[in-house]
Amino acid sequence: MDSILVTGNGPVSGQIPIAGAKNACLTLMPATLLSDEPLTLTNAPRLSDIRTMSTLLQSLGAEVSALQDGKVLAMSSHDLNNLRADYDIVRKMRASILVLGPLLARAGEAVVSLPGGCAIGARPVDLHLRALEALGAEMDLRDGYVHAKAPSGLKGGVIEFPLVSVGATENALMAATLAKGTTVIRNAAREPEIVDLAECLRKMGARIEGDGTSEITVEGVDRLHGATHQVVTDRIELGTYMLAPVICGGEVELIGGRMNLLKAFIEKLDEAGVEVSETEAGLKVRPRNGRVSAVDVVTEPFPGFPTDLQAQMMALMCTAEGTSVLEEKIFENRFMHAPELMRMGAQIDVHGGTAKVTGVEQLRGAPVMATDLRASVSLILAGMAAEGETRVNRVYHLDRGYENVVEKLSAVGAKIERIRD
Ligand SMILES: CC(=O)N[C@H]1[C@@H](OP(=O)(O)OP(=O)(O)OC[C@H]2O[C@@H](n3ccc(=O)[nH]c3=O)[C@H](O)[C@@H]2O)O[C@H](CO)[C@@H](O)[C@@H]1O
Ligand SMILES: C=C(OP(=O)(O)O)C(=O)O
Repeated sequence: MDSILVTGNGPVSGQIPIAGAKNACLTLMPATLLSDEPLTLTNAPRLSDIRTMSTLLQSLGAEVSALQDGKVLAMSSHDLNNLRADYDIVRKMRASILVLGPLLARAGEAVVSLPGGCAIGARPVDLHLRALEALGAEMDLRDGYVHAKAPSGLKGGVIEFPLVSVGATENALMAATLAKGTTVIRNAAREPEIVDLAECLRKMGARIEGDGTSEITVEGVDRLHGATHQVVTDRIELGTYMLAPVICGGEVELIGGRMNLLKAFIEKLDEAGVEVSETEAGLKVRPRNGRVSAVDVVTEPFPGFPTDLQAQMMALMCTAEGTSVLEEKIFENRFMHAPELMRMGAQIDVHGGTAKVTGVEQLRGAPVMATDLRASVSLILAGMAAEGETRVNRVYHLDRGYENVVEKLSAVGAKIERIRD
């Protein structure tokens, strides 16, 4: 298994280009199932999760081209010859559940494996199922699969989510585009990835209003057509690399970055003593003084502080001045990076969903284990700030969400290499 070797190498400077968002692309791709005409996505990231979604769509009968120029994904779902998403593919990636709404809306039935939990939490899908039931679908759970049917098509309805779910909002939104009549989604997720999906669906002929707010209204149409859509910037990759000059010193320009993708995160950086400014090409980041101050963080749905940046923020807090409290409110087991950071000399106390981090002056390199995607990159950031060598094992997690991480960080002066086994 490959690993990543990072050696603390002082301040970083230069530019890092930010890719299209994994979490947007993974919801835009299943939208191809809604139409028999081609859907083309530009600015698609080159990631193993995108390849897994391609394999899943192909298993359903869709054609998915290899990335052209590294960034264009051409898809066509003219003939859907299989309405069953198998466990063998679904288990690799929780976003697979996003084929359920589109298949049901277009074909009137679908059988999709339950994705199961993962290292960061239980990851239930009950809200996805309840939302589709509100549109008239019949659901049956058997042998680890969701068997969904809507023999006479989906019908518009009112979906009232008891809590904010990004994935369930996406499934409901896609399904509602082809339902008969009007659907109202209340307590909808407001993430930029939802707005991106709605924009793409509108280009395909869907009638959607209110995306980006907590109430989305969809007027169902008879059919959707082909479209070309540019995947929104990856705000999590953006936030991750924004921390490089903060944790190591220096100044970096993030090409393609935008403030409105990460307001809550940028507010926390400002509080910690970091200067973030807009440039023509993106965002420029540098610490105002030497060491940043500790800040408290609570993860929340957008526009709150993103759970997908909690691990990276914890890495930063490990060397901040003072004590910070990080509260994880989205996933029940998303502190697995804490014991690994402690192997590098960090002082962290975890109690349930709360981690208390007392900053130390210097982290020390150590062999560490990546337990999930964002944990992996938090250990790389910590390694960049540490004295000596940090070897991050199990980097296949990283390949799910960060393209060319070694190239991007080397380009700004980090000492980082991939060790192939
Ligand atoms: C609100 C939030 O921050 N969502 C994050 C979540 O999206 P993802 O779509 O994976 O997860 P959800 O937004 O659905 O989950 C939000 C919360 O709802 C719960 N839940 C969800 C679905 C369901 O059917 N039943 C249920 O109880 C989850 O356990 C969780 O506590 O992980 C993604 C990958 O890390 C992030 O990009 C999203 O920002
Ligand atoms: C946890 C993540 O992805 P997934 O929901 O696919 O597990 C993530 O993007 O940080």
